[in-house]
Amino acid sequence: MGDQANNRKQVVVIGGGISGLSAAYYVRKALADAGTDADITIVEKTGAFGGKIRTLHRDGFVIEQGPDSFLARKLPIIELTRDLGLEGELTGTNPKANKTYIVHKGKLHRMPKGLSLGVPTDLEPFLETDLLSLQGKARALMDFVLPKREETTDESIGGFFERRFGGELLRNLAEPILAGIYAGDTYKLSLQATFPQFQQLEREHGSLMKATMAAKLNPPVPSPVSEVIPAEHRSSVFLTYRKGLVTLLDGLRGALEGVRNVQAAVTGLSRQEGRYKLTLDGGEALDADAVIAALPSHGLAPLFGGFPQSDWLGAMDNVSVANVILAFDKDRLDHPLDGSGFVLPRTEGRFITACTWTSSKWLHTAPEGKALIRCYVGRSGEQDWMELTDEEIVTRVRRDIFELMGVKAEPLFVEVTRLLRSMPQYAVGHPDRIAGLRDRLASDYPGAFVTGAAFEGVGIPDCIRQAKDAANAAASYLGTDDKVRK
Ligand SMILES: Cc1cc2nc3c(=O)[nH]c(=O)nc-3n(C[C@H](O)[C@H](O)[C@H](O)COP(=O)(O)OP(=O)(O)OC[C@H]3O[C@@H](n4cnc5c(N)ncnc54)[C@H](O)[C@@H]3O)c2cc1C
Ligand SMILES: CC1=C(CCC(=O)O)c2cc3nc(cc4[nH]c(cc5[nH]c(cc1n2)c(C)c5CCC(=O)O)c(CCC(=O)O)c4C)C(CCC(=O)O)=C3C
Repeated sequence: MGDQANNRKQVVVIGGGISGLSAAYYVRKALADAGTDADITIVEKTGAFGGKIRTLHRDGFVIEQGPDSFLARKLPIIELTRDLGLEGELTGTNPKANKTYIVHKGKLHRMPKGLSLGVPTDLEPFLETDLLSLQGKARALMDFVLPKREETTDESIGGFFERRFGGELLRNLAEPILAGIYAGDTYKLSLQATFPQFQQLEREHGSLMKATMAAKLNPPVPSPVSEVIPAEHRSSVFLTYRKGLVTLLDGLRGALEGVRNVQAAVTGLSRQEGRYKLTLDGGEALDADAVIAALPSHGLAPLFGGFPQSDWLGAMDNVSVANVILAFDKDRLDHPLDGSGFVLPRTEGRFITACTWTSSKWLHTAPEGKALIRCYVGRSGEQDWMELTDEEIVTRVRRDIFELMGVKAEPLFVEVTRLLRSMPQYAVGHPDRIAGLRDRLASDYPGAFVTGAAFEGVGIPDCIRQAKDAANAAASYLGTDDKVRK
């Protein structure tokens, strides 16, 4: 290590999560396309690649200990899947498990048809739902007539929903769905950074309900790339791989043969004579001509500290969550699992925040006769769970699924996974802070690029898209450097 005596350019990718692996994959591709000779190194602090993505194969079950799937309409992951020759592995959700529930006053209620990320797009089922009071519904319908907000600045998701639909719809319907994605506090989360389409729709049409109802009359033309997806899964909103998300990691690792791996934590980054010096926790150092840092905000903060435009990295909240998997014999389970699961409003005061009926939603995840349930624990403002032992966590999870679903059967096994500081919170003003940081990096850290879930999208497809952008920027930086040897 540290022995980089040859004159080839050095690219170092910091972090071996999906962002870092994708960055390494695409920088290699871009350099090859440009005919630029360079060595690529990935520095990952743990012994394993994949970061938050972790699949466990146990007793015939396919268990996701982190993310479990991705949005099919987001093309960067579909393109990567095709590039890696993995499209045959794609699988969609069980079309029969299309029912979703929301807990209200301690009971599961069907989510009204046509609810799109909390916005009602179908009037009849919305008017019939028990999830809102008459007053709450009347207030939500004000969206039809309320004028649009004049300012074009950022605002919170909660503020936006409360303004257009009222607090009851926000609390009972929108918050539990939206927070499922971010484990966040809707009054802190940035609308522009999370659901910019809502701000766009309001600006163009005023009423969101009017706009979404009109949009249903003109559905978008399906993208041609979707033909990559096996025909029987093309209508699935979410996709994964038959053997789990590990398939994508293995595919990337296979394609990255020849890329050097260093197991270490990068503890410092400095610029010296037009190159970078990375210090590692073992005391060694690495030199680099270009650096792509694909780390959570708290990993980036010590590397890019010391100027006001990067202060937010250290201050950014990353919420801790736990994932609790319970496996059962189906015939001992006192519930039909007739849907994909349920979400819980904060006002219900439960320990779990959501529950997925994994083996109903994803048929590949459990062997014949077995069932898999996944419970989500922790969100912004609900971090006390971290003090509990695994045993205490399981006890509380089981109390919730008993009281809400009547499940009292003894699980075959449970798996508790703690994902500490794993859910980045995009606070109001996030897009401006990113722009400020990128400007400063471009002037003071040429050749260094930051990417990952801390920036423009937490979903796996967005991580891949951002990593590809960073990789192309790094390759073109090296390509325009006249010292590069061809
Ligand atoms: C519980 C949960 C469920 C989710 N569900 C979904 C889902 O269903 N669908 C979806 O699309 N997205 C989901 N997400 C989001 C998605 O999983 C993440 O946003 C994404 O995996 C982040 O990838 P990353 O590579 O940017 O970061 P990470 O996965 O955090 O990778 C960063 C890597 O950097 C390493 N590292 C950190 N510091 C250093 C250092 N100083 N030096 C060297 N290495 C370092 C870490 O060990 C890690 O391997 C979920 C997230 C969580 C937490
Ligand atoms: C953990 C979790 C739960 C709780 C556990 C569980 O329930 O399993 C949950 C619940 C729900 N999520 C729901 C709906 C949606 N979730 C979306 C997008 C996403 N959710 C995610 C995570 C979760 N979501 C993620 C990581 C994304 C992709 C982010 C990205 O990549 O950016 C999108 C956007 C689609 C688009 O943008 O096209 C929609 C419409 C509904 C309502 C269903 C109905 O309508 O019947 C419910 C109950």
